Amino acid sequence: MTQNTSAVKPLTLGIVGVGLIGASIGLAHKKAKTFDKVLGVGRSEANLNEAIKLGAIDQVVSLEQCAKESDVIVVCVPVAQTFSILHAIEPHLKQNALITDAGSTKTDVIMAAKTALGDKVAQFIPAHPIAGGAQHGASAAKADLYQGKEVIICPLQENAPAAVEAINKFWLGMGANTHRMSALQHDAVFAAISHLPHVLSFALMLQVANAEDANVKLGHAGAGFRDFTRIAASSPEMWRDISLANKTALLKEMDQYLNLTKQLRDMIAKEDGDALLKAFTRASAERQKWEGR
Ligand SMILES: NC(=O)c1ccc[n+]([C@@H]2O[C@H](COP(=O)([O-])OP(=O)(O)OC[C@H]3O[C@@H](n4cnc5c(N)ncnc54)[C@H](O)[C@@H]3O)[C@@H](O)[C@H]2O)c1
Ligand SMILES: O=C(O)C(=O)C[C@]1(C(=O)O)C=C[C@@H](O)C=C1
Repeated sequence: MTQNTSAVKPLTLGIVGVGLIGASIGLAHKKAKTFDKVLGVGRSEANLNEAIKLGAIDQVVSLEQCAKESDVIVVCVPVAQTFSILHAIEPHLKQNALITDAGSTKTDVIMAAKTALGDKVAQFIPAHPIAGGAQHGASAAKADLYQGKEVIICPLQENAPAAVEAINKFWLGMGANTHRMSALQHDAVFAAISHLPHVLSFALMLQVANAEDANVKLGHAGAGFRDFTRIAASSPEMWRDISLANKTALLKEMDQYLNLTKQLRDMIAKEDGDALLKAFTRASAERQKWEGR
């Protein structure tokens, strides 16, 4: 597969899924004036209108038109939608167009891309920005969302070095720092530090909301509960897709967490203050060390 350098300085950007992540990409590139035109594809008319109003996209188009016109396409939809999007755009892609994505999982996205794109998978350079928030939709978008944040790129064997470099520049152009990783390592790492915390946050919110005295509990909840459950307000569809896509790695992390929670439960049941103090001291020190990095 050859990529000419016209892909390095493209004219038209196509954003598929103009929510928090996609609209923030639109705003960032509009600010940086990287593209002459930014096209948006979505499934909610109200959200697309909001994206236009905010200046994140110039025009709403169909998937087909997006594929026909775009030099770079970025897919920012819940990960289970990836296959149908790529399958629909494949016949219409420009020869030198490059595609990247923002999906929070990578092994499933790459498998979907290989099936949907066939030989054209060389044009797909998988990525994941480690930036976001619990709000969703274009109205939550920010031009500086990626400023100083990390973006993981998981290049494929099929990708030409120039194509990977062009997508690297695409993310750097929004102020992000890029880092390369294999998809397998990516999914194992983010199961532990992103996917597990979201599942735990949803679970705690459910536990308190399900209580008979939920109103009393929620009425008195302070900063600890607020911090722990901030991410429980995240998009349910997005997190359903992530949890199922990264099932193996996530289940492993959940089992380890359940085991650790059981150990702490036993210490409390046995009133083993020394063991509790040792565990909490280690966790507290590690948290402070991490914050100071
Ligand atoms: N929110 C975060 O913190 C975060 C961070 C990094 C990566 N991601 C990933 O980015 C992607 C988008 O997340 P988001 O936070 O922007 O979600 P979002 O809900 O704000 O936006 C997703 C948008 O995609 C649209 N969409 C869904 N299916 C579609 C389809 N088939 N065709 C066209 N549009 C479609 C929705 O209408 C919505 O506007 C997800 O894959 C998510 O895993 C999210
Ligand atoms: O800021 C938040 O609320 C986030 O949850 C962002 C966050 C995370 O850190 O887990 C969520 C999902 C992503 O794929 C990447 C980033």
